[in-house]
Amino acid sequence: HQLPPSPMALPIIGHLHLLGPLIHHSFRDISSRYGPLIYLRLGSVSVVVASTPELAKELLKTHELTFSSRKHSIAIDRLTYNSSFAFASYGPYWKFIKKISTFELLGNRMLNQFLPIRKQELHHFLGVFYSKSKVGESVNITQELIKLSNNIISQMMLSMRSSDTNGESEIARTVVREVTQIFGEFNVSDFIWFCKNIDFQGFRKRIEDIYNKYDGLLEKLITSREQLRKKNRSNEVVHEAKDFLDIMLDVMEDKNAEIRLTRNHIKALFLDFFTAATDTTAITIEWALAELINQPKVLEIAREEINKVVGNGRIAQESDNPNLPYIQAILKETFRLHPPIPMVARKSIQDCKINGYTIPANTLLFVNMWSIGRDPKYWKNPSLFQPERFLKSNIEDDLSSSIDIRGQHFQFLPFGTGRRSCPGISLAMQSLPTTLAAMIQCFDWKVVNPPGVELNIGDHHHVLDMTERPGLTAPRIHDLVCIPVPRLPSDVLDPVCAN
Ligand code: HEM
Repeated sequence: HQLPPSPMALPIIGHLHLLGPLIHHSFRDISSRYGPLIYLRLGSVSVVVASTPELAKELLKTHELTFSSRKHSIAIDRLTYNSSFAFASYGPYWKFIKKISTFELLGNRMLNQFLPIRKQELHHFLGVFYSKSKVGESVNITQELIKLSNNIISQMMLSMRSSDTNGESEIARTVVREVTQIFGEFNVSDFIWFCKNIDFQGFRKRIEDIYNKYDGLLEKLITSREQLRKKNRSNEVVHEAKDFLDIMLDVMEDKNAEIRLTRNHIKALFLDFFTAATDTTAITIEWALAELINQPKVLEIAREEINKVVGNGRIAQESDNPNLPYIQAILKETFRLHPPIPMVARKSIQDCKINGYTIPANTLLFVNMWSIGRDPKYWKNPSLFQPERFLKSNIEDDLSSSIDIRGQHFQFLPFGTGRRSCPGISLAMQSLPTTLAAMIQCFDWKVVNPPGVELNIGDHHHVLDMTERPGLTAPRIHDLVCIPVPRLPSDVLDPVCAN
């Protein structure tokens, strides 16, 4: 068995010492010395890293079924009741939930049903900025974006807003943050087999605390919904507009369902969807806005497009999306340089031969989309933020202009590819262009230093730091704090933001 090239490993820890806090950066650096397919041993865990579109295609398409599973960890198993969908191996349970996600939970009917809610949440979000703008106060955009995406997904799942002022909503938001954080942290016990039962870093205690908070909250929500359903049934009330919880409870109560769902499955699914949906969408808008603040010329072109398509008399809405190609291109360019999930992460279920090398079963695979997105072999001027490269009218770079977002072009996989690709792509691509368009249509953004952070001054304006923060996803290191300055007349903003 010839493994792919590999640096020298140390006893016990293998290559762990080569990893810095931003793992996709470390993988790029190692790959630049050892080639596009490398093998690493992280403690006792085998890992391969691929860093070209050709390898991405070979591994994720040609050998799709081999790499159809995902990594597990002590935190993931406990916090997802060992019943996760996003971390499940490819099998009957995963297929069953995939079907429900595609056709019901995140299907067209559900997306249309929740369109008015997304609109209302967006207007509420703009309202926060509008009221701050009236008194010239700054807003932490990072936190507001997380509230927005959290509210949208909470409404779809539980018909509740997570940022209403009662205690439960705050717990829900804190738990999501804690879960995403702990999933992305490095737990020695997951990598060094003989440390499996030792808890050096106090991980287990933290996991149990999060578990108890989360489990208590969900138990309460599920029980009260079950009681409401019982009451409605006995009063023969038909409830048409179902949310995720109703759909999942229907499946749980269906004795003929292909798979008998349990309460734990439902709780695990909530965690999967909350954590997968919240950070990713919020991070995308923040990077896009940060790039636009750094590049006023791009911002100006975007505003010209909005002005032409939407005008000044109303706020951008989802039905405008198809007519906003430049906004769509800005989002693609944001995904190229700042993919919220920087690496497609899978696990092999059997041995497999790639380019003459053997990749053993149970190896973790990371396809480094972040480094492919910045590789001059695949992109002209890769370090520049140039949305034009994705415009259909761009004849100079006809390769990039035809690249779509749905996993067919292996140099650009922000939502992954194939069966395990992101089921939330339609929801994300409905709400992201409108949110970004409305933010830059309604306001100018005057950057303010977050406490302890120095801002650089570029060509007459602030230049934001584009460093990343370590974790499962790749957000900006510092929160984005700005004073919003209204751009639309008050007779347009007043009624919209009054809700
Ligand atoms: C900008 C927004 C988003 C980005 C960039 C993103 C990206 C991704 C990526 C890269 C994957 C792994 C794909 C693969 O292995 O091939 C994934 C999986 C997943 N995403 Fe998203 N996502 C986003 C939004 C959402 C939303 C809004 C939801 C749900 C409402 C969601 C739910 C999921 C789930 C459940 C999985 C696991 C699927 C499986 O394992 O089969 N995502 N996402």
